[in-house]
Formats: sequence, structure tokens, C-alpha cells
Amino acid sequence: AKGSVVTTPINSEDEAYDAPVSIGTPAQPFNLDFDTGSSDLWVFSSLTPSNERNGQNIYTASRSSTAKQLSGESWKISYGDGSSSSGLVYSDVVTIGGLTAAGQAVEAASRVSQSFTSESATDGLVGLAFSSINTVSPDQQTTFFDTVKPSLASPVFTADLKHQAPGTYNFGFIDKSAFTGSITYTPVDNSQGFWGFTSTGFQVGNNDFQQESITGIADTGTTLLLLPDDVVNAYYSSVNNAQNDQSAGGFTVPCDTSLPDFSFGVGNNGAMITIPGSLMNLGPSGSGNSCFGGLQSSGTIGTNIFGDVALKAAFVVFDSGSQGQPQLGWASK
Ligand SMILES: N#Cc1c(N)n[nH]c1N1CCCC1
Repeated sequence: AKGSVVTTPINSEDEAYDAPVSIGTPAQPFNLDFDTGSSDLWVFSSLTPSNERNGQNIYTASRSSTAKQLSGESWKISYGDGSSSSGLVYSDVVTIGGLTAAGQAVEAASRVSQSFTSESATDGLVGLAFSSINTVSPDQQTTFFDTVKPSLASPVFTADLKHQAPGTYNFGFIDKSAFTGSITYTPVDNSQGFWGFTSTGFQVGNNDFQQESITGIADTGTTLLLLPDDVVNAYYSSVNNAQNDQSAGGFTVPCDTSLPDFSFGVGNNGAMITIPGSLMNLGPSGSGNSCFGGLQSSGTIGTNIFGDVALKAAFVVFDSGSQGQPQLGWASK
């Protein structure tokens, strides 16, 4: 089987990307944030207090003839940005891009934190990291990808995110028309439950390539590219009037400045993914006439995060590997 679904930026800063998902019988429609940095499929629901809702679509299990509550099961998740949600668990039919997962764990929110409430465009998440970090307790559940994997023509999914334009998540196949050149594969360390890999280094504009192992995760659920301070300082020291503005929350640049490209190395054959300078500006920072940089410090997070700013420049293959060794494939587009 194969699936293909269009994913769209939720606002003019490409802050997150949603895609349509149907749950239940008859189908209940949702717009969910596909997140390769977490592993819970959760939705706003009839259990979510009305003062925590803001127009989101809600899942009502009692209206689905195929919903079954998983008795005694619950979930509770916290994200790196401080947001959180929790609730009860059902199994139900979940359809994404023509692909149907019967008996998929659907985590119904009985509470959500403020940032989810205020993001009216998003009805919840589809976690696409590894099932080893799914939060359902006492019986951990599988992600949508793991649930449908046995039925897929190939055990892969791909992300093709775009700047201010619809992109695509495909399941079970690689669309050769979606990228240029070849795909460079690199091994994944999933010991922490993420799509972890090591980039071979970086390059600012047309400067020399700086060889430096940068270990991080490919995370569609994070907006920014979060890298070590030496990389971030090297980039912004090449931008006139860039400043690390704590009131803005990081590095800002003059909005009218053309920015250098930023490239990062992948694989052991010298391949690089180049983010055009235009994608390194995320728009008004909220203070002065400065704009917020797409590259920021990973600081004290403990891992580097190749979020949407980086992924937007690539066609990315999340390959769980038929022999158990997962890998990431990177291609330009
Ligand atoms: N913080 C954070 C984060 C992450 N690293 N991946 N996905 C995240 N979120 C999904 C919805 C809210 C935050």
C-alpha cells in the first residue's frame, strides 16, 4: 500500500505544517501537525474543556461506531517548548492520504496547554518518531507509521515541506519526481526514540566547508534550525547588524538584509543540503524593525534540531530499514 497527503504551512512564518486526517466511522475530519520529533497521535476531543478549545475540530468517540476505549490506558506528553497535553486512549480507524490504519491508538485530549489552545489551525498531532517514546501507559502504543508499516510497499515515509506552499508526506514509496540529483543516506541512531543522525559539518555562503560532527534529530515538529553556538556565531558574524537579542529570543537580522545561504553536510560522500538565505529569515521578530533568524542556538537543549527551516530545503526519506537499521535519506530539490 501507498499513501500521499498534502501538508500546508499554518501561517506566514511556516511555523508548523498541518495535513488532513480522518478518524472514526463515519469519518471525523482533522488538521494535524505531523511531527517526526514525537510519537503520540493525539487530538482535541469532546473531553477537552471548552475553555481550552478555540475552534479546533474535536474527536467524539461516542459518534464513531469503530471507536473502542482502551480501558485503563492514559497518555501525558510534554514538549521541549514547554507545551503539554494529556488524556484517555481509544482505538479507531485512522486514514491519511488514502492509507487506512485500523485499530490505531487515538489519544483524546482531556486537557491541553495554552499554546495548543491558541493555535486554532491545529487539532492535534501525528507523531512520526519511534514508538519507543509513545507516552501511553501502562501499555505503550504504536505510531501511525508503525501501525501501517507491514502493509506498505516499502517501510519508508518521506517529507517534502515547502516555504509558503503546499508540500507532501508520502508513505510507502519514494517519488523520484520530487527531488533533484541523488538521495544520500546516513545511519539513524534511534536510541532516544528520535530520527537522530550526525551531519558532517556546515558552510556559510560560499566560505570554506567547516568539518564538524553535528549530531541532531530530523524534526518536522520544530520550526527552527537549532545548532551549536559556534555554528550560529559563524553564520551571524557574516551578517551586518545581526544581533543576539534576548528580548526577541535569539538572533535577529535587519529585515531588508539579503542573508547568506547555509549548507550542512550529510553522508560520507560530501553531499550537502543548502538552505537559501531567503529561507533563513522568519519575518518580523516583534521588536524593532528586525527579523528573526531561522538558525538559532540549540544551547542547553542537549541535542541539535534540524527543524522545518532545514527540512524545507530538502526531500527527506525516513527509512525504518527492512533489516532493522533505520536511515535518513537527504536530497536537494
Ligand atoms: N518543543 C517542541 C517540539 C519538538 N521538538 N518537536 N515537536 C515539538 N512540538 C510539537 C507540538 C508542540 C511542540
